[in-house]
Amino acid sequence: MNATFLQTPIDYLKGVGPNRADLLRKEIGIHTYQDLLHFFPNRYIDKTRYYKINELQQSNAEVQIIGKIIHIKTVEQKKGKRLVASFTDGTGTMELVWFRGHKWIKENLKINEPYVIFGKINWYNGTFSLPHPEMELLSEHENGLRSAMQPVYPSTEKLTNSGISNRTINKLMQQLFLESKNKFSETLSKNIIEELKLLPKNEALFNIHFPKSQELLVKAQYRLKFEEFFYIQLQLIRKNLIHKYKIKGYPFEKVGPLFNDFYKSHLPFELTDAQKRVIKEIRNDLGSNAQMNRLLQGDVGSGKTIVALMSMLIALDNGFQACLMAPTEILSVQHYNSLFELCKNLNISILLLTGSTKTSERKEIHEKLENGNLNILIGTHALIEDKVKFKNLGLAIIDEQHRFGVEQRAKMWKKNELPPHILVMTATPIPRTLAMSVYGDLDISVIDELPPGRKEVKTVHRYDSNRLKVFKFIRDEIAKGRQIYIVYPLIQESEKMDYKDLMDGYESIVREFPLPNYQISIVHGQMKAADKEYEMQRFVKGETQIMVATTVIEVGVNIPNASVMIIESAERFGLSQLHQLRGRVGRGAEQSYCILMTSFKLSKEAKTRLETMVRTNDGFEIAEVDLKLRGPGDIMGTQQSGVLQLKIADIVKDGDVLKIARSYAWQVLKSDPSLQLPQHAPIKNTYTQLTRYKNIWNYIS
Ligand SMILES: Nc1ncnc2c1ncn2[C@@H]1O[C@H](COP(=O)(O)OP(=O)(O)OP(=O)(O)O)[C@@H](O)[C@H]1O
Repeated sequence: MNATFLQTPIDYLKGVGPNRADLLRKEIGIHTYQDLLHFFPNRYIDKTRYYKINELQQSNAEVQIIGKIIHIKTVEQKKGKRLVASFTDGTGTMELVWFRGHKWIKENLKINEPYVIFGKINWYNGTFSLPHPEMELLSEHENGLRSAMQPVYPSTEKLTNSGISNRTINKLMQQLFLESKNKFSETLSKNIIEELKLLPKNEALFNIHFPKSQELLVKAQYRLKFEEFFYIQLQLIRKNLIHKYKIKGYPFEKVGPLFNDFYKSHLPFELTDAQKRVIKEIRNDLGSNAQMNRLLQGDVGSGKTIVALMSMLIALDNGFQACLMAPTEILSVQHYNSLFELCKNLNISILLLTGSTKTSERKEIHEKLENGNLNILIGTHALIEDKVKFKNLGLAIIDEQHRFGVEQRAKMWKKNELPPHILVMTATPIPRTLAMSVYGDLDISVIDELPPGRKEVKTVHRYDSNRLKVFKFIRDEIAKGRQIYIVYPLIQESEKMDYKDLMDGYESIVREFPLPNYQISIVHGQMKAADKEYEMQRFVKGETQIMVATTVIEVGVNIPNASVMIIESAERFGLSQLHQLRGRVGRGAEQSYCILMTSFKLSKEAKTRLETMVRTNDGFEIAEVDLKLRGPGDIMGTQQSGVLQLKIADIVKDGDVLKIARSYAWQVLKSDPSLQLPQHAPIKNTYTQLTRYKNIWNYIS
């Protein structure tokens, strides 16, 4: 089809007047023929069946009936006027009712002419009635382009009264297909269509709007979903390949004495297979000429720290420096301590830089960094300040990336002549399908195995009325020498109610667990950093047994002796947050517990969240449920990506199609990176269009 036809403004289509054109633009975003063509139905109704009035049985059924209007009257009521038509098909009589648009309807309805009516029936006042029916003269109905599966277009239901009914869209679509003669260009190459037995583009577009059968509808949907994913993946993979091709990195050719010595003599435990695999992936990246840009996903406690260290050792072995940046002071201190401990037998220098580093120490760090006497620097975003200059930074590791913006990641790049290799670590599992779409431009490594011997955190759900039993449990655990977290929701630090809940909770805990037998810490977002740190340290050192806190302790805190996590008002937390919080316990050898406290009032979704937490400890399974409950929109990082603009495919339900589309996109680009081969001409053409227009469906059919 030629481009000008599809880009014709919608005003020019027969049947679209200026008013309708305005509505189509404003309400549905249809500006051109192309927009209309790609306005896909969101469901289909089976219209093969015609009902008789004497067969009607229950309210809310969607029915289609052939009959005649025998009489129309206006009924005045307190609430307003109604227009009521008696409609009969010889087996009985029912009422058609309109609450608005009376004048137009009265003038246009034909008495005693056969109509096909469709809609949802009600049982009202001893008879069936059908408010605001869709209706069409039987003669027109028989002539129209129609199919058994009748499409229902999104958002037309609420627009019916303004003149854009589903039937209007259907008619306009018929007109569009008539004018186009259904000659839309093919957008996939022949071999893909043949191998996957896809419908050709023409047939897919026709059947999505006018399905000839259920089978063809499914095929049409599959073809268009495939295509949507295929082109998004093609874009992402291409970006990634161009990056690899263009952005040179320092090749770390050797694995030298530090890495080998550590691996042979100083590993505190045997690596899991997943850790080994991931280290190998990172080694391969570092050894190539391209800059590494890798995302390391690993569930809470899966052992990312040692992977980070071993990657840094490779940088050091090749004469480079490395750094690790974490989002909070607490976390960077923790990383520093564990890395320092792991490296104590290696001859390397490692220091910590945060907001609270003293000026004199800071000066020393700056000097050592610049003259190369410092090998590894750990810290908060103090690391990306311009003052911090490295002699030769070879690898930057960023922990918990969603707390840092893309810009901060980019700042790291500028610390050298060539950008350092970047490893981003996250403990928030992202479902594979989503990761493929959102982080398609990063390579992804996954630690999908926990270290051996790790006990699952036993998780239970308790109502507030069981609080006394929970208190007893806390006392018993403390008597065994364990420590307890009690977490309150504080989603917005400014929410006064939350703050009050936290303080009330704290006071009741203090009453229940009095001095001198019990010591309690409290940490929340409104405290000064130094006070927070002080309270945290008391808990770390075991001076306090209970830590009352808000979600500030959500990520990364590692206190192996803390074995009970109590989450108050658990129904108010999202699933991934609950999982992160639970990840704070179960880090030592003891059996750990997570108690989810709630009131009796629970929404269906909250129940699903709680049940999921009780059922499984697997972060990826939890992430899948979370994606199903919330959709991709709320999950970190998805806002800027193309996944939300999907018109027909569904990232949650169509994961299988996505995988196939991704593998085909790979195959095509591997064999033909710049899409020069003649068989890829339709793909090249479409790809060029879509990169120009930015939106996946704005390319030419
Ligand atoms: N292969 C292993 N065998 C035994 N223990 C391990 C292994 N790998 C890591 N550990 C231990 O497991 C604990 C968790 O590891 P680590 O702190 O690296 O997890 P993480 O992935 O950073 O988790 P989080 O994101 O929750 O901080 C540590 O105490 C670590 O020493």
